[in-house]
Amino acid sequence: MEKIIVRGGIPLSGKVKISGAKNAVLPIIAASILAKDGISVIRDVPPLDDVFTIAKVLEAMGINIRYDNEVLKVDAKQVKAHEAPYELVRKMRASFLVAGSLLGREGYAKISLPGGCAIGTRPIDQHLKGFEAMGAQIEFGQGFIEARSKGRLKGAKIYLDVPSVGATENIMMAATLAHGTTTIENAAKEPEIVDLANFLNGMGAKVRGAGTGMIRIEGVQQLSGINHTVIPDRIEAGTYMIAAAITGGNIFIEGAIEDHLTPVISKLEEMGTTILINEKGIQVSAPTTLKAVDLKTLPYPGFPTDMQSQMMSLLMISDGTSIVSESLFENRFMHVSEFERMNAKIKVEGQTAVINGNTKLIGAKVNATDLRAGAALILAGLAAEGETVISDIHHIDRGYVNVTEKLKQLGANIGRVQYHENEEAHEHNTRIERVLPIQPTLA
Ligand SMILES: CC(=O)N[C@H]1[C@@H](OP(=O)(O)OP(=O)(O)OC[C@H]2O[C@@H](n3ccc(=O)[nH]c3=O)[C@H](O)[C@@H]2O)O[C@H](CO)[C@@H](O)[C@@H]1O
Ligand SMILES: C=C(OP(=O)(O)O)C(=O)O
Repeated sequence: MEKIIVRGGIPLSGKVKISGAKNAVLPIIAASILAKDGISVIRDVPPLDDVFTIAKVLEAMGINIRYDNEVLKVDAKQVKAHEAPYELVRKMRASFLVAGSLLGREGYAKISLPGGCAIGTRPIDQHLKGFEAMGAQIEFGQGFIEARSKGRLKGAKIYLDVPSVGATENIMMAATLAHGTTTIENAAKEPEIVDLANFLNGMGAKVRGAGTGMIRIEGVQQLSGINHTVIPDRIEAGTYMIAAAITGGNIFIEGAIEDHLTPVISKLEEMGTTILINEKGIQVSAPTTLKAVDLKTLPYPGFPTDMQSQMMSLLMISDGTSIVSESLFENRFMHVSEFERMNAKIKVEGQTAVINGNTKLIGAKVNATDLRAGAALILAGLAAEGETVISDIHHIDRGYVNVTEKLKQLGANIGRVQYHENEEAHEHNTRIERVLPIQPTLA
């Protein structure tokens, strides 16, 4: 079992390069299924566990995939199976994103139900409502759904009850090959939606309005594979911005896009960090003491829920009391009890956490309960006195490319070690010196 060990107290400095966005590349890979001719060549594809999982979903459908040096080639001329199996969907909810492309192209998709996950129940009713509005029949089996349409889907007017990122993406993909025009009202506006629309339009689709609350998709007859470069990961960028702030450091975050990070930049500036922006990225430097601020997570362009836990790690050491409200997911405060092991003083009531600042964080053994909670524990460990040992780091590997390597390059004392059950002595001998190789890539 691998763990991450951090010894805190070092101000980080230098340059870090941001990888392609996980949440953009997953729907784009799903969209590549729509190309009946040509090959999709997708660049800046991060070597993440989630990317390997969705690649396996496509392979299970008989689609040809090649991955090398962050370039993914997808040849979807033939789709031999129409199913996303449970073993893969349970690993990653975003596997459900293949439903829209499969249904749009083949008129049939059988997908295991993604179920809830650590951060909440995460229903898919809005995805299904969209498919049904376009004429699909939905049937629930034991642990899966089947969606089928007689002939092409039909364009429809769809109002989303919540601006769901996944539902917007799934409906957009399904609608590209529908007969007639589809409108999505109260659509999600995230930069990843815009990247997906750019990919689809490159393939020959007619998607207008992505990035606004009203998206219009005029169905076309056929889509083809194209070359596309994925946008940089705004959540990875935001996480390194906080790494600079929490260590009183100075980091240049190469590839970070200002427009995608407005709420994070604004909060960090309010707290007292200095942020300089140029066309290559964002420089963050921080004094030793920062001011406490309040925040509430909201759909884009509001403060991202995927940055809530990392921000909380910073608020714990800031001067004053902060209030954090989580409005998207009902169970996204699991990091709080892990932070408490590190001496944090946080009170949670419902969807609100009150954080006592000025905490002297102390290293402890903690557990990464989900992806961003894991990132937040690394950040807290960077600021803590002594050693923090983080387990269940497979969650972190879903979303951060070479996180220990990137932080080491910035001066952090961090590494991955192999632990064995009941081997405390081994823990003390191995520590940070034994850094393991990164996840192997698909050939
Ligand atoms: C792979 C990916 O891109 N994941 C991101 C995506 O997840 P995901 O696409 O799953 O998140 P959604 O935007 O769909 O969820 C937002 C809210 O809508 C609700 N909802 C969603 C769908 C539905 O059919 N019915 C419904 O009620 C959810 O329970 C949640 O409260 O957006 C989230 C919100 O920014 C991020 O935290 C995730 O990192
Ligand atoms: C919640 C996240 O991802 P997913 O939707 O894939 O679970 C995330 O990226 O923080």
